[in-house]
Amino acid sequence: MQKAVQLSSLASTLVLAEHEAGFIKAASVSAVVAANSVSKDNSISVLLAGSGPSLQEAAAHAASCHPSVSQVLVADSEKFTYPLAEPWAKLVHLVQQRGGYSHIIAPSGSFGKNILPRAAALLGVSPVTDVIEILESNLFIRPIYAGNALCTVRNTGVDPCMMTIRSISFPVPPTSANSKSNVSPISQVDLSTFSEDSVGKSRYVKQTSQNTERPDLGNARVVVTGGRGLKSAENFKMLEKLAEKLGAAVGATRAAVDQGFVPNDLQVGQTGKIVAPELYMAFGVSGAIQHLAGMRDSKVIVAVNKDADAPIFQVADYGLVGDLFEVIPELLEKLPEKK
Ligand SMILES: Cc1cc2nc3c(=O)[nH]c(=O)nc-3n(C[C@H](O)[C@H](O)[C@H](O)COP(=O)(O)OP(=O)(O)OC[C@H]3O[C@@H](n4cnc5c(N)ncnc54)[C@H](O)[C@@H]3O)c2cc1C
Repeated sequence: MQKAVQLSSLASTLVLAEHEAGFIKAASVSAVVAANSVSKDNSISVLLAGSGPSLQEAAAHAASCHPSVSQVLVADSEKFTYPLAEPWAKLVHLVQQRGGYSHIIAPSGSFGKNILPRAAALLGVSPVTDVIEILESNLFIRPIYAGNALCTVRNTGVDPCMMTIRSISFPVPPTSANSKSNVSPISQVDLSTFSEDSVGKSRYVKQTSQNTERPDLGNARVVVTGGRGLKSAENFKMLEKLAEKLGAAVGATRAAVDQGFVPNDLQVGQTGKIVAPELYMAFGVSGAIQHLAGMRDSKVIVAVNKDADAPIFQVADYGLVGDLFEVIPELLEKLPEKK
């Protein structure tokens, strides 16, 4: 029988971590930061899955990414070469059965949103999604109504308490990496009992990622976003030049994505990425509620729109009523080249 969620001192948390090119992703380190606020006395295990040398490099990185990591668990098998939800969910089930964790946390990106609901179904619990604050080990705050209201949720279910967290709400302090003398142990997960049922219902096709030196949209200090007002993929190149000059990431509205101007991993909003940069610049963006849900926490918002009544101006700190096809070229001309 599963035991009920225990309060703070007995917490033990499993963090599901995503990795790429030998490093765990920043959003996964944020999940460790979130795990750290579940309780003062939390034992945190980071679970990585994949295959080959880059997995072992990522494990070494995970072992030193944050001083509160107690151990790193590594599932090394060709079944995990690609992060498909089916084998991952079965892995989480297996690791939970052995470890009896009180909490399981994943970042709220496509990786976590893909795996966590399946794993929760296998474990017979209801996950809490998009947590932005952890008040107690079973009391959380999450946004509802596209970010227009905050809801306090108490988890009264059985262990494990499963949640996705918004990484921008759990920033990683710059000095959080472990010193070399303080790396946590790395153990290999015994996969001898890992069953193959249900594995293979989905199939890996391909992964495309932006071949760019620009910062990642989710963590960038500056974001320049284009909306339907940009009118074409060709015109989006102006925005890319502006992003290069500002060292910014490029974002887009869903309308711009739906029109095929840019790929959908650039979408900001309720059904896209949630960002909170120091500076958010919106060009030809009307400011629909679903878009605001993804960027309203930005520190400074600048909007350029030719319609003075566009709702984006209600959240903008600086607004310019004007034609973006005049404003962007002028900005490009006047801004210095990035050093
Ligand atoms: C369930 C659901 C989820 C959604 N999720 C998202 C989401 O995650 N993200 C998202 O963005 N949207 C989302 N949407 C869509 C959202 O409702 C809006 O349709 C979308 O955000 C509008 O995009 P836009 O501002 O680019 O386009 P529009 O609303 O068409 O606005 C274009 C703007 O450009 C301005 N403009 C045009 N030409 C110029 C010019 N030359 N110079 C300056 N300004 C100009 C216009 O005045 C206008 O304000 C969602 C909708 C639903 C129903």
